[in-house]
Formats: sequence, structure tokens, C-alpha cells
Amino acid sequence: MDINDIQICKRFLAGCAVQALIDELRLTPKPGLVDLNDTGVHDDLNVSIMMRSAESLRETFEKMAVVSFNEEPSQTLREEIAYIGRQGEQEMFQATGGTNSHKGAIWSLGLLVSSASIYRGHVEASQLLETAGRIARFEDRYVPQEVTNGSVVKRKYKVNGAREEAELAFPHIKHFSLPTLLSGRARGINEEDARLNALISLIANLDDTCILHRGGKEALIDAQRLANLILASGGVSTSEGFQTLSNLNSSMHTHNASPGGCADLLAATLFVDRISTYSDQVMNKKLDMAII
Ligand SMILES: CC(C)(COP(=O)(O)OP(=O)(O)OC[C@H]1O[C@@H](n2cnc3c(N)ncnc32)[C@H](O[C@H]2O[C@H](COP(=O)(O)OP(=O)(O)OP(=O)(O)O)[C@@H](O)[C@H]2O)[C@@H]1O)[C@@H](O)C(=O)NCCC(=O)NCCS
Ligand SMILES: Nc1ncnc2[nH]cnc12
Repeated sequence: MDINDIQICKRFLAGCAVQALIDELRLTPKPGLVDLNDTGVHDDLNVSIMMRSAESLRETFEKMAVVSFNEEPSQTLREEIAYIGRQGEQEMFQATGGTNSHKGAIWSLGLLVSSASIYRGHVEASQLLETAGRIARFEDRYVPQEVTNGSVVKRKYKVNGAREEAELAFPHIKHFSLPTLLSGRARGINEEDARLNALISLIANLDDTCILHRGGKEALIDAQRLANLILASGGVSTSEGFQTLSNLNSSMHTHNASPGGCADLLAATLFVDRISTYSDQVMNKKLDMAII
């Protein structure tokens, strides 16, 4: 098997993207979000709907990988991916019966799949993020001019949202969630807690338009304060950190708010981690290509 083969590369990258969505979904306990314990603040989503949504996106990510394979970032590529992404949004809505489960993830993971495919799957984290940012900065002339939850709160609260996060090459993944994940592992924390800490580092720092739209500024301030407290107490593995995680969950319920944007960026972080680990292993020739 050879990752330089376009068919293998598309299956590999789409497989990593869908797995990242499933890993995010299964991570438990997450504040306000759907997980294995409960549906958080969501009355129109649950684990099986979100699993269907994640699986429905496999073909979307495969198509994005195919058009990007060995290409250069360009406006044409950006518009091809956006077209495939809009079709993917329709697949998602069909799978969920009309609920928005993964719109932000189609955007962020789609750009990252495209970036990874440009390098045929062999790329380290910072270049993967930089190239995804370069693709995002090209204009999509066909983007629908619609009022979205994100566009409303971005104007109201003068914050950045999903588009700017990507155009800036995912600074919250680069500076917060990925280092938190890697340093947790290096300190010997179990994988679940390292991932939860990565999510908490996003909640502490990101202006999540999903929280702002549902709960307003107060919800975002409360979420960021409690998430910072968890990090200051040493993370979710400490008893104080775990208690504060429970307070953060209660606060999300009080505001009926959910960190959906942070969840998407956690999935994106897990994708970047998987691709860069794979790339390292190939470089060190530790990986048996036949097992991919
Ligand atoms: C550029 C786009 C991402 C569109 O962005 P915009 O901000 O205009 O649109 P939104 O509809 O608000 O979606 C953005 C979603 O991105 C996630 N997100 C939020 N904040 C951030 C952030 N700071 N950084 C990164 N990502 C962020 C978040 O997604 C999650 O939340 C979704 C649920 O949210 P919502 O629909 O608001 O749901 P509810 O609270 O339940 O509201 P109601 O149902 O009550 O109304 C969930 O999907 C999570 O994924 C934001 O929601 C890009 O999508 C775009 O260009 N779109 C145009 C169409 C297109 O071309 N698409 C193809 C692109 S490849
Ligand atoms: N686990 C989750 N729960 C609710 N919304 C989400 N958007 C992305 N992941 C989510």
C-alpha cells in the first residue's frame, strides 16, 4: 500500500477526520455538549444522531482530499472545497433530520483534510495548519450571503468566529489545544483527561459564537472564567479541577449554552495530532504502510 496513491490517501484522510469527530463525541464528561453521559443542553441531538452525522461526512472529506491531492493552495481549490462542503452540509442535515450538528467541523476539518492531501498525508502540525490557513484566505465567490448565528453575534460582540480562526491558521489549536494535549501526554496523564484538558483550554480562550448565540456575553465570560480555573488547578485530573468541570457543566445548563465551536476545534486538534504522528512515524520508518 502506498499513501502516494490518491485512493488510499483519500480513504486515510477521510478516515482520520471521521474518527476525530467520533473521538470528540465519545469524550466524556464534556460541559454542555452531547457525550456518552447525556445530551448536554441539546434537545435535538444525541449520540446516535451525531454518529450518523459524522459518518455522513466521510464522502465529503474523501472528495475534498481528491481535489486537493498534490495541488497548490489556490482560489480554484478553495471554491471546489466550498462547493463540496455545501453538499456535505446537506448530507449532514439529512442525517440529523435538520439539526446543525457539524457545520463548523465541515469547515475546519474540511480545510485541514485539503491541506493534508496537498502533502499526500505527510505533513507536520505547523505546516498543516499554515497551509489550511492559506487555503481559507482565498475568496470563495460563491459563498451564500446569508445571515447566520455566527454573523449576528460576531457583529454584536465584535469577536472573531470560525472563518477568522481558519484564516489566521487556527491559532487556538496551535497555541492552546495541541500544546495542552501533547504536554498532558508527556506528563503521563491518561488520554481521556489530556483530551478533556485540550477542550478546556479552548473553552478558556476561544470566542465561541455558539456559546454567544445561545447564552450571550455572560455565558461566555462564565465559561472562560471556570475553564481558566480548571487549568489553574492543574486540569481535570485533580479533584479541584474535576469539581470545577462539574460547575462549568452547570453553568452551561444555566445559560442553555454549548461550546460547539470548541468541540469542533477539539476534533480538528485530534485530526492534526493523528496526521502529524503518522508523518513522524513515516519519517522514522516505524510504520508498516501495509497496516494503514
Ligand atoms: C465560515 C463558516 C464557518 C460559516 O461561519 P458563520 O460564523 O457565518 O456561521 P455559523 O452558522 O454560525 O457556523 C459557524 C460554526 O463554527 C463553529 N464555531 C463557532 N465559533 C467558532 C470559533 N470561534 N472558531 C471555530 N469554530 C467556531 C460552530 O459550530 C458548532 O456549533 C454548531 C451549532 O451552532 P448553531 O447552528 O449556532 O446551533 P444552535 O446553537 O443549536 O442554534 P439554533 O439551532 O438554535 O439556531 C455545530 O454545527 C458545531 O459544528 C458554529 O456554529 C462556513 O461554514 C461557511 O463558509 N459557510 C457558508 C456555506 C459554505 O460555503 N459551506 C461550505 C464550507 S467548506
Ligand atoms: N459533542 C457535541 N455536542 C453538541 N454539539 C456539537 N458540535 C460538535 N460536537 C458537538
